[in-house]
Amino acid sequence: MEFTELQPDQQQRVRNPECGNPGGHMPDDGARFRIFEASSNQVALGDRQVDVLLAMRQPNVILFGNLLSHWECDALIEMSRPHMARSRVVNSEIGTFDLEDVRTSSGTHFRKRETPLIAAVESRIAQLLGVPEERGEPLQILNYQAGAEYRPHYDFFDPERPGNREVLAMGGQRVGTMIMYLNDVDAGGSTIFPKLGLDILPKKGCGLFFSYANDEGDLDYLTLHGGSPVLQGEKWIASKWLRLGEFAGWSE
Ligand SMILES: O=C(O)CCC(=O)C(=O)O
Ligand SMILES: [Fe+2]
Repeated sequence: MEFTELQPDQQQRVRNPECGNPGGHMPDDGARFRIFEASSNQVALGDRQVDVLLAMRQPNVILFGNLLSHWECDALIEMSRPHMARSRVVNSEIGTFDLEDVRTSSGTHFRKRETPLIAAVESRIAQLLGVPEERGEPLQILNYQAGAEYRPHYDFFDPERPGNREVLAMGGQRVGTMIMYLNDVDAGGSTIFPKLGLDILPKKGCGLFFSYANDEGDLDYLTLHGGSPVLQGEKWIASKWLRLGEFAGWSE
């Protein structure tokens, strides 16, 4: 559901079209931009201890360990298998969802709280990041076969592009991504941040979170990222995108 690389001179301020105040500062939203502040190497949640393995401040990139149990990863894969379809990207000019070579995975998504497992994962992410579940898009499951990839892109939507109007109207701008690795990949398939020189190797049960707004509320173009081609084996991930406001969009 994402796409389009913006040029640096098109840099945008994160703003919620529903809140008005276009182009201005949104002091009230300041606290919402910095999503995760790491202060120790573990976070105690109700049902588990999540490890904090890596923390980058700007842009905010955090690698969590033990976010999902292995049985949860396996179950998410099994319940997705019958529903997988080739992934699409938003055409930012006209708003259609198109098949593109830049994204050759297949995927499916689940309605919010569709099953007890989905609900548990959603509430765990909300608790960990301190972002209410209402701001999450439905959980998406993606599969990359050998050779498949998602070329570098931004997960946020360029508000100036007409085709993004509709996706932005549903909950406002995206502000963060949580990618959960559901299996170990034999070779390749790293999540790469070309502008940071950072590669995250998929590790079953780990979660990679990054948010795209800097402390001033501007979209951070260093968050360019992609899924590098799987070289051997296959790759399964679950992803959860967070919006600035409440998301009541597709599949609700
Ligand atoms: O496959 C990956 O590691 C990255 C996926 C991604 O960027 C996305 O789904 O938006
Ligand atoms: Fe992405």
